[in-house]
Amino acid sequence: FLQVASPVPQGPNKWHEQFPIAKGQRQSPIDIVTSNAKVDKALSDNPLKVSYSNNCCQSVTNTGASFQVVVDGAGTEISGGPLDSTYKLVQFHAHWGPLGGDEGSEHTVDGVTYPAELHLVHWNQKYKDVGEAVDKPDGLAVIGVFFSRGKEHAGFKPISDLFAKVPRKADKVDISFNYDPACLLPARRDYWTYLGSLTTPPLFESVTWIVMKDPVEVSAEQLAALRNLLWETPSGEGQMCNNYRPPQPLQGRLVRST
Ligand SMILES: C[C@H](CNC(=O)c1ccc(S(N)(=O)=O)cc1)Cn1ccc2ccccc21
Ligand SMILES: [Zn+2]
Repeated sequence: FLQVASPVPQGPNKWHEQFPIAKGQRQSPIDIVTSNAKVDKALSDNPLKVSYSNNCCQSVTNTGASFQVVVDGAGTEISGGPLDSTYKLVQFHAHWGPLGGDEGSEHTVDGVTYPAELHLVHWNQKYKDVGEAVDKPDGLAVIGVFFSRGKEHAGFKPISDLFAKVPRKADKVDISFNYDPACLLPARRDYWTYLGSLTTPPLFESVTWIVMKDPVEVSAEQLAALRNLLWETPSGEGQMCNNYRPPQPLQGRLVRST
């Protein structure tokens, strides 16, 4: 009869107690100070190659911290740019703020936040699987795409329409239609890149970040659809929001730019 509630996840400022790497030398996200970013010709000499297929998405899950579109590795590869080998897409998810607010992105640009940020997570093919890659310094590459509030994003609609079907943690719905995640990338492929970490525990310092410079527009309704996802709050079940980590110390890292 003794009700033992599952511990409500602690906020970012407490993560260091269980994950000391939270105060590490290459933590993410960061504030991107555009005047300090260094244009690196090598990035354009060997352009980032994104070759996704349009039948790679398997399902959408409510992870209790975000939505997550799980992808089978068939044919969804990126290479070039800052990457020394081929990486395969394994999942994509997002982070966002309060209803109608302008904060919610994890990376910021000269202190400016966006209402949401999409993360396309890839693992280095030199490792045997994502479990082996996840904590290696060159194990992961995550493409970050800022969402701004504006007109509806036709490409995001098939995904944002599914959120109402996965309201609770571990809810999952299969994706029966063909879907090409490349539609979520901005037309202009310019980006900033730096060495960082996972932005949620275990905060492994294993990510080569590729943050697209241009945001993509999504509608207020599509941003609102993110709140069809529910999660545990101190006062019980509530709308999932503010699932973003604030910017972390740069620790002298160089941010390169195309
Ligand atoms: C980390 C892994 C779960 N986390 C992620 O995969 C992940 C991916 C991207 C981001 S973000 N927001 O930076 O794009 C954050 C988290 C589980 N996992 C897999 C193997 C493994 C081994 C030990 C502990 C956990 C382990
Ligand atoms: Zn993320």
